[in-house]
Amino acid sequence: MKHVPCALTIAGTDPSGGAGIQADLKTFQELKCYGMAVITSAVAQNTTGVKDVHHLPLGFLEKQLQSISEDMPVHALKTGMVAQKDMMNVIADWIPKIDAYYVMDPVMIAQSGDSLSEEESREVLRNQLLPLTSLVTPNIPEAEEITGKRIKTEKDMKEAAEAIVKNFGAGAALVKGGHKKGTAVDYLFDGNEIYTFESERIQTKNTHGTGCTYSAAITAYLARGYSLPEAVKQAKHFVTEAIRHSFDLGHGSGPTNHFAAREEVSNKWM
Ligand SMILES: Nc1ncnc2c1ncn2[C@@H]1O[C@H](COP(=O)(O)OP(=O)(O)O)[C@@H](O)[C@H]1O
Ligand SMILES: Cc1ncc(COP(=O)(O)OP(=O)(O)O)c(N)n1
Repeated sequence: MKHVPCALTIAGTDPSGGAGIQADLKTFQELKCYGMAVITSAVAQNTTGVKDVHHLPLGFLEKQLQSISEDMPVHALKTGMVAQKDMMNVIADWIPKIDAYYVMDPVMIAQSGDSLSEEESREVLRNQLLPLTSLVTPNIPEAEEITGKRIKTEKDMKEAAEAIVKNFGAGAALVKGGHKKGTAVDYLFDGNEIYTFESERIQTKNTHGTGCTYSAAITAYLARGYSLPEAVKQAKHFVTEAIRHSFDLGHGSGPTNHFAAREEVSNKWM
């Protein structure tokens, strides 16, 4: 039987479909992975922001994780919104039980400005989860929070990527430049060298869920056996096309288009 790459996301929900678990599963499906999802928090949100959050009980998080590891193969997994330190501890205990690439999107604050993680969880993220990662994908504010240093220049971004690997034990770090002016440039440090991934900046307000989509795409490519730099390169293309063909839906920052990279659909629909 043909081997199917299996990708898992551990994250919160977005009923409006642009971010969180929903964005991750759409991305896994687009990139020909069998997608699985463990929910940390149910989030009432849409393109305008977060309305309410309901954290699932810890014991239930454990049962979901166990349901995966006792039955299903996982070739690569990602974590997104993990709001509480106790949830992080549960996940940190579980990850070493499986043999899979681990991509962490260190979700802290949504684009709307709403907080998606508790302040006290940040230390557990740094000390318990980061050392387990194959890759962490902070945006600039998240990289500042992890390193405790302000990031103003592209040199600062590269230094932050190096520091996150050398000082905090991440397997690799991709510092994303979505929040800066100029081209959309991201820097990857894999422990040996810095790689640059750059695209033009697309003029749109519809970028809800870009970070989720990008990290899910990297996870999918890792599950498929791509090397880390190649997985990031392909995922960067995927997210750039998703932003270029994003949807003007909702009253806030609209969602990206998870099927934009499909050549035939881009031609037919856009
Ligand atoms: N307007 C844009 N045009 C092109 N690429 C963008 C744009 N905004 C963000 N990106 C890219 O999308 C990806 C997600 O980045 P970012 O927005 O920083 O993440 P997050 O959603 O976690 O804040 C990165 O590759 C970034 O460079
Ligand atoms: C449940 C959930 N997880 C993560 C986010 C943040 O998503 P992100 O891709 O960083 O995009 P923005 O929301 O910042 O546009 C979220 N909103 N919800």
